Amino acid sequence: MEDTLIQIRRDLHRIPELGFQEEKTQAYLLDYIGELPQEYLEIKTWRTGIVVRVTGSVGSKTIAYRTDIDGLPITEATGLLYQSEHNGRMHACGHDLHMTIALGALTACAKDQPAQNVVFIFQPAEEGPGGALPLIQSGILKEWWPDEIFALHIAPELPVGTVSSRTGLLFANTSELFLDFKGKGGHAAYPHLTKDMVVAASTFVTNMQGIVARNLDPLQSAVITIGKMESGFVQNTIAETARLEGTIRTMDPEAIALVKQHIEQQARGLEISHNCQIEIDYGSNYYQVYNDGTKVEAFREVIAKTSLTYKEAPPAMTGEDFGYMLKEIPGFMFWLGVDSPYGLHHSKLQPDEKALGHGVEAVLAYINHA
Ligand SMILES: CC(=O)N[C@@H](CCC[C@H](N)C(=O)O)C(=O)O
Repeated sequence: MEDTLIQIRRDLHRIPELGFQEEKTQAYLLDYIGELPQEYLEIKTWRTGIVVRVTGSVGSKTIAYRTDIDGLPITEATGLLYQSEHNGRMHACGHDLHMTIALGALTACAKDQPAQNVVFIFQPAEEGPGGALPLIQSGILKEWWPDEIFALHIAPELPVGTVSSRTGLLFANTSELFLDFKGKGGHAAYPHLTKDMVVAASTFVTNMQGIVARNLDPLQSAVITIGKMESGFVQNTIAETARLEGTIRTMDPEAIALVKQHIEQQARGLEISHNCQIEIDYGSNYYQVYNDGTKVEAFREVIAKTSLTYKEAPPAMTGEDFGYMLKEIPGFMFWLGVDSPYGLHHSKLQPDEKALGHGVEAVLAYINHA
């Protein structure tokens, strides 16, 4: 099985696609699922996603397991033989491993009927614009509504053979952040005749650092990161426009509204001081990943009977739209150690593939404990 898992992971790794564009990925998954024994399976598609229900022999409850399926707009720099064949796209967040583990667990359930019903959710667009919320709202899960749900995320900093989780908040509330600055361009030698958006956008980035330091309660945690800054065309021209792209992260859902309020205030102030217009767009917003204590405890007990080691996880400022599923259905998310020297969203992320077998073991152990 280990060789098969590695082959699947490499196949999927070659074809990363962005949110709601996962056509090749969906076709690959459907082909694979179609080859499995079909006796206990029912398959539905939703946009580029797939939902598969396995009928259990007892079937007194339904456990859902969710994997995300999209890649990131990152150019891979691993130099691996099986590196991404899609220019500027990479599975740099481990969704290729997440999908492979889901297929491994589904294969076992299709061959050896589990006691309880299991719903496998292959969800698009986790990195953006968010697939979990519209998937729930679409009603596709209505007839197969789970009693509980769980998911995993690879953890580059944890050793292979380790899983990690915690009761309560695991991942933060997030909001994307896009700012478009509009001023007046002109000759570099005549700044007084222009409204320079390189200066306005840089000032915004610098001032913004004060929001977490000075506007939030020090006992609350938040992060505002600008990951992309774009402006200008040539060295001797003043830029008429600028664009900032970033993300906001907070540990509680209310704090995110406060951060947005301060961003808006600073933008209005800059509009006056730089005589420009600033448009703000918050893109997609994810609700916190909040783990159910009873389920985490059950998972910890299940893991103690496997070859894996359980570690208590600290809360993290990462985001996950799986939080929307946990808002509706009790459950949990856990980290799976993959021991990569490069972290999530890095162009050289290289998870240890031995983690695939451990992932399948953990998922099946939890499915079969019920
Ligand atoms: C686990 C992980 O890395 N998740 C992403 C989720 C993206 C949320 C959204 N696009 C945003 O940037 O706010 C993360 O960046 O944490």
